[in-house]
Amino acid sequence: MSFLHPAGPSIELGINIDHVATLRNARGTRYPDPVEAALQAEEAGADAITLHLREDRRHIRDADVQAIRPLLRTRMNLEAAVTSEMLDFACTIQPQDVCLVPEKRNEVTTEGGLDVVGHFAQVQAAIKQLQEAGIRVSLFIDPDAEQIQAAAEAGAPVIELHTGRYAEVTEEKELQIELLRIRSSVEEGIKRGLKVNAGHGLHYTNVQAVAAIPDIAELNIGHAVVAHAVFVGWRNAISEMKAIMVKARLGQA
Ligand SMILES: CC(=O)[C@@H](O)[C@H](O)COP(=O)(O)O
Ligand SMILES: NCC(=O)COP(=O)(O)O
Repeated sequence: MSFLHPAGPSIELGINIDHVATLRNARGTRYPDPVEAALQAEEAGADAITLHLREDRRHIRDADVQAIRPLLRTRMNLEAAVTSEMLDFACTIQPQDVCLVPEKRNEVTTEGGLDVVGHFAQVQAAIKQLQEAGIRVSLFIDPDAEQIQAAAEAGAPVIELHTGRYAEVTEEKELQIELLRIRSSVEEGIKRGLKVNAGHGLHYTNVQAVAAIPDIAELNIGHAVVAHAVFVGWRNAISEMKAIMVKARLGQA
């Protein structure tokens, strides 16, 4: 049985705090504190806190996840690779959402979506393990019809479309092609009864067109917000992003 999940006029913002931890780790200090960042983000209008516990622990660490989980008043969206270590950790932490992502040790950032088609049985088993622990599972995938179909068949109730390619292209024609890919992927996801989120590489001048797509439920944004906070402050950077998204969704961008 499938349920339709049209997001309607509202759109949520998941603030990714990974790069608050990147800054902390650069000097081995205790500041800036990801816990404080998460709590202030909620106060500034974030609807969820997203954090990616990478296998190499380059930014977020286990202790950050453990400290943040009981303090959140919104929800935690924990991004994790499909490994037994990460799945077991997630089951212990019990975030509201786990977003399964692909990981390459030497990548600068997440380069593409999870290949659900190619690793169907492994992803399906991961979804089952997390769901049995009461966790909602999202799959971070490319805006691609085959991957969306596989995500639905594997039992994921949520997908997050990787917007990295859209964020990277510079030519207007290519940009429109990428936007079209995202729009038709949103339709495909909704048709299959999925909640459709999106994220990666979104910033203050490219988020509008994505936020305007009516059925996207949530955008997860991190790097650009942390960067903007250097100039305007953390809370302002978050409320500014949220206001841009809401305006775009209401057709006022
Ligand atoms: C999966 C994803 O898109 C985000 O977690 C993003 O990757 C931020 O973390 P990195 O910059 O470490 O990739
Ligand atoms: N899943 C995407 C995310 O959490 C944020 O990515 P970015 O804005 O840091 O590129």
